Amino acid sequence: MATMSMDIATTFVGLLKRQAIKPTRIHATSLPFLWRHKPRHISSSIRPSSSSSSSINFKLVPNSSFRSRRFTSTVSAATTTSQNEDSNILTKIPDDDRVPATIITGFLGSGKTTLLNHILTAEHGKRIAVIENEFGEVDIDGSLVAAKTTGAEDIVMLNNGCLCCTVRGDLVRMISELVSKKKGKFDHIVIETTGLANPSPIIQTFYAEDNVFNDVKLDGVVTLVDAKHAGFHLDEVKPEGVVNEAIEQIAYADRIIVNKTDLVGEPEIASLVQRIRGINRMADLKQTKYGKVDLDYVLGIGGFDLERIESVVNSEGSKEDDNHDHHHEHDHSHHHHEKHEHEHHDHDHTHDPGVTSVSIVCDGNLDLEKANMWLGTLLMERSDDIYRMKGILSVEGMNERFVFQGVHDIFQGSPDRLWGPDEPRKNKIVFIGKNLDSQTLEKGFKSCLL
Ligand SMILES: Nc1nc2c(ncn2[C@@H]2O[C@H](COP(=O)(O)OP(=O)(O)OP(=O)(O)O)[C@@H](O)[C@H]2O)c(=O)[nH]1
Repeated sequence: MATMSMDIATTFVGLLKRQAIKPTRIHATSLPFLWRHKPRHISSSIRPSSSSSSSINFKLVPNSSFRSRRFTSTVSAATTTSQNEDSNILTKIPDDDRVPATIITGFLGSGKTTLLNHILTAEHGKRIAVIENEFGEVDIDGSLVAAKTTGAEDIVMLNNGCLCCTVRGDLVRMISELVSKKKGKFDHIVIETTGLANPSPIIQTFYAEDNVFNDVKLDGVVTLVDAKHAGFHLDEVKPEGVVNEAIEQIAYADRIIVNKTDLVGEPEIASLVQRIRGINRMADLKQTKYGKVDLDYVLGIGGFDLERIESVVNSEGSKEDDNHDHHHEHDHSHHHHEKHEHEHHDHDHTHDPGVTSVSIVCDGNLDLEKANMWLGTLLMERSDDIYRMKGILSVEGMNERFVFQGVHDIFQGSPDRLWGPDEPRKNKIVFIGKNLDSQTLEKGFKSCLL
């Protein structure tokens, strides 16, 4: 354990000193090399094939394609000691010219194709390539989309399986082909999953595959929720080890669209929204009919961008507004998770065992090594259960905020802007995952504070 801890601590410290942490996968099968800096020339060669995601052990992306924030002027205590070449490359955020890709998911019949048609027929000036995943040989949705389409540059169908399992390799191939043959001819890729897809492996494809990662950046996950039928699917109890796709689709979302609100009354919608919030408090949520949302709600989300972490973790707290029942509970603004716990006791524990959001907000500076060890160990032990996380940390000795985001064992973090002179140095972390115990998480986190 001592050796393991040292590994985590040294490597995280090392990377903090380098001012940038590459998207990294945690070593899944042996003791952790979390955030360990690998020599660049081998970083991209440690690579699983698309069809063997379960054997992925470690992943570093080639340095050339890493986008992170770096700074020009003030170098923090943590960075001044850095001896490597990155310490003085302090410039603006490099332009990210990769094509953004949006995943549209949602349970069967929730309105994915309807939203897609709305996107394709609306005026937005974007040229969109569509990847449509249908079960079975006949691409019904494809013809529906194609018939109405004016805005799509290209529609490709994946008909012989589900994106999240059997045709994941096809997705990689398709994206690579789109990019290699038609680069410059489209501005955005929209991927519509089947209604039974688990978004996780699709999200991971964007990080695990160099072919994809180098040219395409995951912009966000948009989840449609059928206002009338979602409750039923969320309630469905699956056999041990089988995921409830309806819950997973909500859990991974950056944007949630509660659709078909014309079919139910206000109370049903309110209770569904409350239910959704119990699963995912990070995502924005809108109610619609026939998927009619502003396009900037679904395109250009930046759901995985470190630069946008702040808006998510900040608005996470204000989403209490969605849920009037909880205003009276207490005003522990520093302990949002406690509030969530109350909510979860009310409903999640009966209906959605496991998948919940937990947020921790607290003042104070973190001891870097302790924080590193805590987060590293947590991810190593629980990465299967931690679906998504985002956070802003205040690290002792660092003048910048440290921002990070993660999806399971993919972790990406970097120092961000400087803390303002009068700005309280507040730590904020949001987790979405399975069987998260907010008290344990909070206790662990707080033990890292100085
Ligand atoms: N009443 C009502 N019907 C809707 C709404 N949105 C979509 N529909 C209808 O619901 C049906 C299913 O919509 P789709 O967009 O095909 O749903 P989907 O999620 O793509 O369906 P699958 O691909 O089968 O998973 C269609 O007949 C739509 O016209 C809505 O807001 N209200």
